[in-house]
Amino acid sequence: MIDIAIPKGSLLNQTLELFERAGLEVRRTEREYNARINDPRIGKVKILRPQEIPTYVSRGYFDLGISGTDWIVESGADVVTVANLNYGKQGPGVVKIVVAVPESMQITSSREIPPGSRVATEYPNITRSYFERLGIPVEVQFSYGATEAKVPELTDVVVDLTETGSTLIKNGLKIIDVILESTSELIANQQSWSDPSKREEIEAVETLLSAVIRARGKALLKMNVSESNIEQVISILPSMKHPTISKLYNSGYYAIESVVDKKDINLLIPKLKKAGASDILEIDISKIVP
Ligand SMILES: Nc1ncnc2c1ncn2[C@@H]1O[C@H](COP(=O)(O)OP(=O)(O)OP(=O)(O)O)[C@@H](O)[C@H]1O
Ligand SMILES: O=P(O)(O)OC[C@H]1O[C@H](OP(=O)(O)OP(=O)(O)O)[C@H](O)[C@@H]1O
Ligand SMILES: [Mg+2]
Repeated sequence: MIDIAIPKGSLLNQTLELFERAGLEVRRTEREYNARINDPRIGKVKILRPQEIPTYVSRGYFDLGISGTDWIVESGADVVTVANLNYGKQGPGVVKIVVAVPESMQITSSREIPPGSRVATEYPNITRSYFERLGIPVEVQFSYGATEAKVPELTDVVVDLTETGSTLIKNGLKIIDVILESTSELIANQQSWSDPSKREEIEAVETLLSAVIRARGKALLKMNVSESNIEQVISILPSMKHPTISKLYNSGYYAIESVVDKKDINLLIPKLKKAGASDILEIDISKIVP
């Protein structure tokens, strides 16, 4: 059985939704950090801060965990990335760790940051090695948060995370460099990954979670088409590989099915109808396993 650490905070809601869709519902009451997943392959489930998860996974307290790339890099933990889950607080996508300075400051790149500047950040290790690489000696100040509030009085430069960019803009800051792109990752303990029976369980969980991620934003379209219209319908139908076509019993009609992006569906359906498709069905997909 494998033990799993789930991230509290920004990633919690998206993570709980992902596990639920994967058929691995995390069961717990409000404020309960020791949870359960009803699956024979899964043992202990704990909800912890994502800052600490990579280290706990690397030390073997958990076989599997979810955390952001930022905390995996910042902690320096030696773990195996089993899959990129590609979600942040707001949903799909990546966040960035950026270098930002006041809008009014006359510089456009990090190379122009004056030596001795104060740099506030939640990521002291990432920040130190970044400025070492640049060869600029700076004073790195650890920040517990609300980092953008600290310029210009309490600090000169910030290294912080941005998703929509609104916190930077509202606090009069501009980005002068991107240090790291970060997303949620499924990480495993090195020894667990090398152990064949644990690895099988880890890969089973990974298959289910990745299948949900892959199906995100997709739907299955099914329709019937007469033989004379089939080429035209297929020509406007995007599909994963090739659309599936089967012959309807005792008629000159074919059934076609294809996986398509949900964002295109409202434009696609009228076009398919115009091209001769009928009985069009849009069906939700919960998992895609390649
Ligand atoms: N919009 C976002 N804001 C903050 N963190 C995000 C965002 N999107 C994704 N993340 C990721 O979530 C993790 C941060 O989780 P954390 O628990 O610190 O959340 P938090 O909202 O910053 O918590 P707190 O409110 O205590 O600062 C990081 O790995 C970070 O990359
Ligand atoms: O680009 P945006 O969409 O505006 O998101 C980025 C902000 O979100 C996080 O703050 P959080 O809510 O975690 O507060 P904190 O600074 O106190 O950690 C992060 O530290 C940024 O301040
Ligand atoms: Mg935060």
